[in-house]
Amino acid sequence: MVKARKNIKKKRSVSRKKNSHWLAFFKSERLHFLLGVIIAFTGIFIFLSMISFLFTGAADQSKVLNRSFVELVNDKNLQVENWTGVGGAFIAERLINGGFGIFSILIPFFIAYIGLRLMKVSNFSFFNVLFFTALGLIGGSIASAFVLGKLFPDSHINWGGSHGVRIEQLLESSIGWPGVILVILLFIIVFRVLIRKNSVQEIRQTLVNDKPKSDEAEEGTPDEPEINKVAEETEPETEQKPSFLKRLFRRKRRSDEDDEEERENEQESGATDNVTMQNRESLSTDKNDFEVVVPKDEEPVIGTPAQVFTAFRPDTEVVDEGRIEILEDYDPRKDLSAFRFPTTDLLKTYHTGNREVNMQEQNENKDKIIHTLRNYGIEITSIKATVGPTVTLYEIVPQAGVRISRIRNLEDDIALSLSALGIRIIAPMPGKGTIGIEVPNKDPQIVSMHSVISSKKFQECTYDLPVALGKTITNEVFIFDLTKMPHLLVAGATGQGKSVGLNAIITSLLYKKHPAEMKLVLIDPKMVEFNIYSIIERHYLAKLPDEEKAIITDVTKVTQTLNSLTKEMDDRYELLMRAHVRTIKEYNEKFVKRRLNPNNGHRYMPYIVVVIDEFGDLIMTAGKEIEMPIARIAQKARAVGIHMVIATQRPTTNIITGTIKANFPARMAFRVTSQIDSRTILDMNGANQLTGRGDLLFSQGNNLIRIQCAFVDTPEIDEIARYIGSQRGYETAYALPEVLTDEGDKPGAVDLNERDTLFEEAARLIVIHQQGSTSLIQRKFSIGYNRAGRLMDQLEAAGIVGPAQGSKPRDVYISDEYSLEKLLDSLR
Ligand SMILES: Nc1ncnc2c1ncn2[C@@H]1O[C@H](COP(=O)(O)OP(=O)(O)OP(=O)(O)O)[C@@H](O)[C@H]1O
Repeated sequence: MVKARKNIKKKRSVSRKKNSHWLAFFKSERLHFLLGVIIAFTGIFIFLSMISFLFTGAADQSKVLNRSFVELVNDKNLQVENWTGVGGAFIAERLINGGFGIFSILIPFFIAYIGLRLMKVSNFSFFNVLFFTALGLIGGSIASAFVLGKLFPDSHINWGGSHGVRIEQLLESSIGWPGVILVILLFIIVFRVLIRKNSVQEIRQTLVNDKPKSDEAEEGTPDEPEINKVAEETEPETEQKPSFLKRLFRRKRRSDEDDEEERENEQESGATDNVTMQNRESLSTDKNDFEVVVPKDEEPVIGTPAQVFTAFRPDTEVVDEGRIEILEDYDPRKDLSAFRFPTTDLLKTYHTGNREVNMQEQNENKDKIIHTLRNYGIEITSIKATVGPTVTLYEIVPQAGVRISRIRNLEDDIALSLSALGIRIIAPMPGKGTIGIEVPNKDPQIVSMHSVISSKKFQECTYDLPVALGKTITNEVFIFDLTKMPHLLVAGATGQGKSVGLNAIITSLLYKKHPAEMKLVLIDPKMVEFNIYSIIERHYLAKLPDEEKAIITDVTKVTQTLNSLTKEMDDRYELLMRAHVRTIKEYNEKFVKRRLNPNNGHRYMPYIVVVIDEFGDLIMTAGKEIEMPIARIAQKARAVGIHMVIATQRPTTNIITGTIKANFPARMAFRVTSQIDSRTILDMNGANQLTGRGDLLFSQGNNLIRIQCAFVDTPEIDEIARYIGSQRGYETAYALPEVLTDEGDKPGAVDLNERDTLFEEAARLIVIHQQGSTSLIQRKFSIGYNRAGRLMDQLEAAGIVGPAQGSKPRDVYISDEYSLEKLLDSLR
């Protein structure tokens, strides 16, 4: 019994083993390969039969027509002319005349493709090939029936095949011959647009310029002579994407075994005669997998920002003092409703037209990268180049099993072999599964401020404080919202583009923000950088009351200004708290909706952007006095709309201290001289490998992006400043709150003998309204904040109002006009 069971088990396991053998055989690569060969040969056979049909079809037609294949084969006396015998004559006749006409030639190609795919020598998408074959068969047969059928009606070839003729007749009877032409054109356009990435632009260009553009190179077949291939490589357009057929026959990179076979194929194709094995490998790898992408420049918006931005809401009625009359929303721009934003033509365009790509340079670099890696035993499976304005990014995919750290360690060797500065290796590229090698272009392009400001992306951007910094490596305009940073630390060795970068930030803001919505505090210990902006003082600048110049150059004034900014921050927080909101945005929205009473101290709050150049200098001279307010502002000011951009030449740890660093998550690093500096600013290497002249790394948290900073020159800024400065501005610069210091600012220090001419009227106003509000005085007498503030101090010194209480109105000590007149008499 037991023995019988054992026997059954044994039999079962034997049959299982046999089954698994069969299964393995059906799944085996060898079977697939052989099947592929058979199918590919079938395709070739059909192709030959069709070619032969073109010449011998006339003689064979009567013999094969209306007879089945079996009949034909059994007819011993039948003699056909077709090179591929009765079978070929039959198939060709059915496919061409009975099918899709001469476009049936696509069918053997499709069959051969299936064979190649099974053999794993083509990795082109099956559905793409099927789709394009079907499209070609349908469209081509209709077109040939219409054109060739009419031109050569007596031929033995049914040009459009039964399919083409029938559809063409149907179309012609229903939409006429012009309709048929349009349908054919439609097919051609659909085919072209689907098959080529850039065809939409090319068709547009053809329609606009009517410049004939040679497309021959694009349609190159694998049989083209080598010389044409070389020509293709030097033609940037053609390199952007390999042709359909090329990709169709592209080899699939597989296991080592397959690779070996592929190399042999390549050798046989004779593409690279007379080169060493090593070279041949590299070239073969490159030929198939080197894709050069030249991202297009972004579309500029037609029309200037002035046209885009100066649509204002209708005027609102003035609100009476003491009560809110809700009529229409408050318009912060109303005071300068005629203000016109600078136009883009004030900026220079540093280049016109499309960028030329030096394909020779690209190919050389690619070859050098491949060779260098190979010298260290690293093979790659593909390489792709993206050409940016100043840097080209080569993305490589190493063969399985290669350690990323090995490539990372070769940074210097690759730099040496390319004899270029500024090589950076990004291993791995975040989210891409490739390794990036950034190589500076020999002929870097200037990214003009004009190109970024006029880009659609910037023009249509709705950020609160939009900054168009430049262009990324993929030629995209890089824009960020300063309110989201919320502060920015800029570093870079001398002459690497910091000042240009700061000017690019300021210029972007000037192009997008109305003077009512944004104020700048410019701190410039070098005294020369920001002087150019002094002309826009009454529009955009903020300064301490009684200060003559709005551009702050003196270290003691810097401390005062920063303290004043912290006071402004506290005042704003107080207002936010009283308005029961959390951010400046919510606050301003509420104010605009007139849900906050200006008589209670509420006011529209513009964003304040503090730009400090040479922050290092300030820290060296004033130390903690500067660091403390900066740290306070950096920690807290985000919600109340105060944002800082600080720049330093010396990114050392005694300047960029832990406190500063912790509060400036967004960093912008131009080229620095050492790795240590790079680590201080970015917490990683990289900034020491930049090329200078506006080449920068932008980091926000873990994200590091290489950007070519937009270039804006002094004459351009001068033009913009003059354009703004020549327009009507506010009476004074935006006044920052006064900060009480030990001397001078106490009420006792106010000299009542030198009272303001408006003193008595202001006193009456305050007593009548019983409201010690500086903004009330400001509005009633249409005077600036400074003068109103001074008046208030004098009223305090005269005992009419109490001391300042943050942003709350002061207490009024005199309750009626009679008492006030008595007091005023005593002062006269
Ligand atoms: N984005 C840019 N594109 C092209 N060239 C630039 C760019 N930025 C700077 N340059 C070139 O570099 C020069 C120096 O730039 P910049 O004055 O901004 O340097 P810096 O870092 O501010 O130097 P310093 O700290 O000494 O003031 C410019 O005059 C200009 O020629």
